[in-house]
Amino acid sequence: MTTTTSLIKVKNLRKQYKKFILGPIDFEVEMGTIVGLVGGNGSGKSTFLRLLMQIIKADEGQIDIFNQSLQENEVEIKQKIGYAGELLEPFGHLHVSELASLISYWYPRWDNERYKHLIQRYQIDPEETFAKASKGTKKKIDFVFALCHHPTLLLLDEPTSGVDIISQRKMREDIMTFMENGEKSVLLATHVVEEVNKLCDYVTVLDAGKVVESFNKDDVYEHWARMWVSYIPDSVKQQAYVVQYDVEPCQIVTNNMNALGALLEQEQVTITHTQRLTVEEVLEFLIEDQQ
Ligand SMILES: Nc1ncnc2c1ncn2[C@@H]1O[C@H](COP(=O)(O)OP(=O)(O)OP(=O)(O)O)[C@@H](O)[C@H]1O
Repeated sequence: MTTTTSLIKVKNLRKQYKKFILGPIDFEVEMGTIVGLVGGNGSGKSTFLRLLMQIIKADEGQIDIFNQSLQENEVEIKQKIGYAGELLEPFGHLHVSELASLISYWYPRWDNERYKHLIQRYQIDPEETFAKASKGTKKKIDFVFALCHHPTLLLLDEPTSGVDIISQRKMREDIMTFMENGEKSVLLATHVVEEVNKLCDYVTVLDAGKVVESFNKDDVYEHWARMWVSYIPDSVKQQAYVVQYDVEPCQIVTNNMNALGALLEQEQVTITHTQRLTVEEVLEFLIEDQQ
């Protein structure tokens, strides 16, 4: 029997709206890792998270979470997921404390002491009506409720959008604390490069509903570079690992520095300078390249 450490395994997932198709997507999140889901506006990040929460149903494909079919074990699986998205909007007329009572029924592992601690930590007024809370406060409430039942997996949809910088730092701290025992995972949809840099182990880039690249963040330094060269032969221009090139001055951006280096040597091209790319630059290339 093979054992797998994937907390999320998605195969051939597809969802079609009138003007948008997500997928087919194959995707995994390993236990003990934080995966950043990055992409331009409308690339499908929230749709993907909603499919994982079964808020919307897929047209095709298989989702396994904790090695179980989501379709067959939805309730059991969702009790171990903390989702910070737009789940609470239908209950907007309730106070935060009323929401807490309601949500505590959904989760056998609800921890009221943790709830009290977290609303204090994020300075949330328990008597505030959810619908009347500011955008940033709603994000903080979503985040707090995602953590109160000791989940194994966090699905966070732009959790810091509109949140003040002190609370953003606290959220990052709480995500790191959440990961401490190594048996949990986080899938984080974000536009914030600092979050990718500080939190994520892996990054998956979505564009127009498709995964265009998945990479280990630590590999960026090793593989991605801009190289200034004496000239650019046609054989180089055609390579898939040449992400971009310019002739004035002659420079090449690559996602496989070793392969490009070997080909340039074979073609007797002189490399005058090499600059490694940052995660931010790589994400800009991947997102801009598709637009
Ligand atoms: N209920 C719906 N009916 C029709 N189209 C929808 C629906 N929900 C989302 N879409 C479309 O699906 C596409 C992806 O939207 P989604 O919200 O998943 O993108 P996103 O990557 O999360 O964007 P952003 O970064 O702006 O939050 C968009 O074109 C959107 O208009």
